[in-house]
Amino acid sequence: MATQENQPSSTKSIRPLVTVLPYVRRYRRFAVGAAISLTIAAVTTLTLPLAVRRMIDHGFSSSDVAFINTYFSMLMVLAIVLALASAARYYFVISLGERIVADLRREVFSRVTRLSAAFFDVNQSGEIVSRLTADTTQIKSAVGATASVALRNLILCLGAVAMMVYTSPKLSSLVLAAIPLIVFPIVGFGRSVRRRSREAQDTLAAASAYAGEAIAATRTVQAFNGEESANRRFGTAVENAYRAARSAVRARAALTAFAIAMVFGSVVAVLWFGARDVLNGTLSAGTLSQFLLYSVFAAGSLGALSEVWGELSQAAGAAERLRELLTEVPQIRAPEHPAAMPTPAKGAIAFADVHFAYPARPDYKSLRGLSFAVEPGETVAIVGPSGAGKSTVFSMLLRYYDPTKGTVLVDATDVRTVDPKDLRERFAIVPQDVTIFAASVHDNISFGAPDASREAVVSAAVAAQADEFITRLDRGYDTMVGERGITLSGGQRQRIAIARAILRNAPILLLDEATSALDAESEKLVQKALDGLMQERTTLVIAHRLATVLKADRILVMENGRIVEEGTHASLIHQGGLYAKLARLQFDHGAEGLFVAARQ
Ligand SMILES: Nc1ncnc2c1ncn2[C@@H]1O[C@H](COP(=O)(O)OP(=O)(O)OP(=O)(O)O)[C@@H](O)[C@H]1O
Repeated sequence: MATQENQPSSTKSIRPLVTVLPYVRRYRRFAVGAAISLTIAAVTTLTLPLAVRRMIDHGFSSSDVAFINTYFSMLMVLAIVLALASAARYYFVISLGERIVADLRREVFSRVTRLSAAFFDVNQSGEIVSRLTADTTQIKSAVGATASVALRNLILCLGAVAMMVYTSPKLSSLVLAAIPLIVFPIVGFGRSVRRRSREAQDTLAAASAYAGEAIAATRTVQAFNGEESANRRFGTAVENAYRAARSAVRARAALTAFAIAMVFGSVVAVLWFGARDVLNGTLSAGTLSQFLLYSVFAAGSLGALSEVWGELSQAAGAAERLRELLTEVPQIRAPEHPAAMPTPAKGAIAFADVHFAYPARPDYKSLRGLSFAVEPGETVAIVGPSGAGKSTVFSMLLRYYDPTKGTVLVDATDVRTVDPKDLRERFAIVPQDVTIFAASVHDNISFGAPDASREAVVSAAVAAQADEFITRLDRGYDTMVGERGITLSGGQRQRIAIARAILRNAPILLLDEATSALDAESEKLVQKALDGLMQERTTLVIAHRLATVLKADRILVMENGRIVEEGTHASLIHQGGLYAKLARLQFDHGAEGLFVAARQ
C-alpha cells in the first residue's frame, strides 16, 4: 500500500502481533478465563501418564479389584474435568477472538474514514476493504484458535518436559540436547512463512479491489461487452493470490514435516536407549511407559507449536497490514490548538494567491496564484474549460488539501487554523455526481443532519421539489434506494442531494452543476429546487447552464488554475474574451443552457 506518511515496515518476526495486545488487555476477563481453563486442561492431561505408570507397575500385578475400581473412577473424574476445561477454553478463547476482531474492524474503519483525500488518491478502496475483512479474519483465527492451541501446547510441552526430567533425568538430558537443533530451523521457517503470507494477503487485496470496482460498474462492463476481459483480469488476480498463498502453504508444510520428523526422530532415538535400560533392569517398564507418554506429549505439542508458529507468522503479516492503516496519520487534521470559527457565521470566502499541486501529481500545478473574494449572500458562478481547476477550488474550501502557497479564508479565518469539522459545518455541497447510499430516502436526506425529525426531512424534500416523487414510491420516505441510488432517476438523485443540502442549512452552498442533460421537466424541477436553496446564502456554483450564469451576481472565468476574466454575463460577452468564446460555442451547438466544456 502506498502511503504518504508511513512507509511499510519490514519487521522479520511475529512482532506486528503486538498491535493486538491492547485489545487483549481490554477484555482481560476473557483472557484470564481462557488462561485458567487452559491450565486446568493441560495439567489434567499431564496427570494421565502418572496413572498409566501406576496401573502398569502395581495395578495389574497386585490384581486388586478395589485398587482398579478407584483408579478407573479417578480417571473418569479426570476425563470430565478435562472435557469441561476444554469447553470453557474454547468458549473464552473464541469469544475473545471475535470481540477483538469486532473492535479492530470498527477502529480501522473509523481511522480510514478520517484519512485525507490525498490518501485515497493513491490507495484503492477495495484494497482497504480487503484489509477490513480478510486481514481481520486472519487475526481472529490467530487470537481465537491459534493462540489457545499455542498456549495449551506450550503448557503441555513445558509440563511434559518437566515430568520427563522427573521420570528419568538420564533419558531427558538426551532429549533436551536435541531441542535447539529443532527450534532454530523452525523459527527460520516461520519468517519465510510470514513474508510469503504477507504477499498472499497483498495479492488477495489486489483481486478484491478489482472485483469491487468491476462489480460496481457491471452496467458499463456489459455495455462494452467487457465481461470476458473483466473475467480474465480478475482470474489473473485470483490466480496470483492463489500462487502466493500456495507458496506460503508450501513453506508451512515443509516446516511441519521438518518439525515432526525431528521431534519424533529424537523421541525414537531416546526410547531406544530406554529400552536397553529396561532390559538391563535399571528402569521399570512402567517408568519407561510413563516417559514414553510424556515424550509423545512433548513431541506432539512441539509439533503443534511449530504449526502454530506458522499460523502466527501468517497472522503477523495481516497484523502488519492493519497496523499500517491504524498508524496512518491524516495529512489534513485539526491544529493542536484550533481557532474558533467566528460566530455568527457570515459566509464570506476569499482565496489569496493560492498555488496548489495535487500530491499524486506534484509536478503539475492545478492552481497558479488564484485570488478572489465572495461576499456573504453573493451568488458567484465559476466557468472555464475542462481542467481549469474549478473543482479544485471546492476541494480547497472544504480543506481536502492544503495549498502549497497562499491562503484560503472562510469568514476571514485561515482554514488551516480551525478544526476541519467546524469548517465543513459551514458548507453544504451538491456535487455533480450525487452520492446516494443504500439506505432509506429519509436517511439519505438526513445524512448531513442525522438528528433531523421526519417533519424537517419532509419540508426539505418539499423545498427540493422531491416530496412528490418520494410519496409516490412504494414505502414513501422509508423506501430503500439501491446501492448508489440505482433505483432512482438522475433528476431524482439530484433533488435528493438538494434536499440533503437544504436540511443541512449551512451558510455557504457549493454547487457543482451536473453536465448531463435532464429532460425539460426534470430540469425545471431541479432549477426550481436550486433557486430555493440558493436564497439567503453565499453560493459558489460551477456553472454549466446559461440560466445559472444569468442569475449569478458575478461570474469568474478560470483558465489554467487562475482567474482570467470577471464580470456579469453581459459585460463578459462585451469583452469578447474566453467567456464570450465559451458562450458562443454553447450557442453554436444550440444546446439549451449547456456550457460545452471546451479545451483551449
Ligand atoms: N486527485 C487528483 N490528483 C491529481 N490531479 C488531479 C486530481 N484532481 C484533479 N487533478 C488535475 O487538476 C487539474 C484541475 O482539475 P479540476 O478537477 O479542478 O478541473 P475542472 O475545472 O473542475 O474540470 P472539469 O470541468 O472537467 O470538471 C486537472 O488538470 C486535473 O487533471
